[in-house]
Amino acid sequence: MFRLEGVGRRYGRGRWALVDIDLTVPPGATVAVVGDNGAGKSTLLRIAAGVLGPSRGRVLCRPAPVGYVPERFPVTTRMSALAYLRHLGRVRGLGTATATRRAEELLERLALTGDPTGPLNALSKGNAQKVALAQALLISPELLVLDEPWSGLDAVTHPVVVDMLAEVRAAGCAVLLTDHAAGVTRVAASAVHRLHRGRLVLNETPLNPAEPVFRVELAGGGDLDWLSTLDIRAMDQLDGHLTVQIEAGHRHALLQAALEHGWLVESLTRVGGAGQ
Ligand SMILES: Nc1ncnc2c1ncn2[C@@H]1O[C@H](COP(=O)(O)OP(=O)(O)OP(=O)(O)O)[C@@H](O)[C@H]1O
Repeated sequence: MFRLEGVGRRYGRGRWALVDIDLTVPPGATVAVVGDNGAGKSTLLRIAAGVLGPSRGRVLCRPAPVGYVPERFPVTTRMSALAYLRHLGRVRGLGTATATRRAEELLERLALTGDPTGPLNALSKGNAQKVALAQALLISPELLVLDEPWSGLDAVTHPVVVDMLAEVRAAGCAVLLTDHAAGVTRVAASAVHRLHRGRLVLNETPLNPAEPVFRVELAGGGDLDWLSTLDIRAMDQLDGHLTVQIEAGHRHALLQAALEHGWLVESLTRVGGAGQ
């Protein structure tokens, strides 16, 4: 399963942009990362997508193909949106006719309002973002990495992107995305992590305000792939202690799994949702 283990990243001799990141993105799951400006989100996503290497740690079992929507889509080319997508489609192994059809379908679905045959660098920010999304979805990705996918998009396109993400997920694609909390609440993320100054910490913002969220503190058990086994919202692991957030409906399954794997439940606290 795709995961980052002990990943750290430093640019030159500056401070560490990422410190000791452990993150798993199971197939068919959406994992979201939120955080303040400069927290390290884009760095984490670049490493996940494979466009940047880690300074420390390992990236394991990255599925292919990877679809990647970077934070800033390079729109320097004078090639048209259609020609650009057709070109990328061919690079990724599609025939010309299929690449053209796929590009047209995606641009239509994403409601590109600019001229698809005009120069890419003349498109508005939102339309350029639509081309960025289209290039990531030209061929069905096994891993989709999206850096603020809703950035600059008009409101009518938001639900289209949500639907597209649900479709790739249903096909077994692992989705890793970053956005501001409001964006993340649009997708049914199986886990939301907060990055703070390069470190992953727990995010206590309930995704579904109707459902209570519990924080469970556990200690000292055996190996268990918590994120893929259970419907966990967020988790944080430190020195044999594990803190997990889970919606009320899933807490009994979590306690059962904890028991079976020798984990001691230290506390169970309601932290959010339903009237809080
Ligand atoms: N190419 C680079 N060279 C040097 N430092 C960089 C580079 N890219 C990012 N950094 C630094 O790494 C840290 C994390 O940046 P990053 O862009 O990953 O954060 P972010 O959470 O995506 O921020 P934002 O929400 O503003 O996009 C910041 O201190 C940033 O200045």
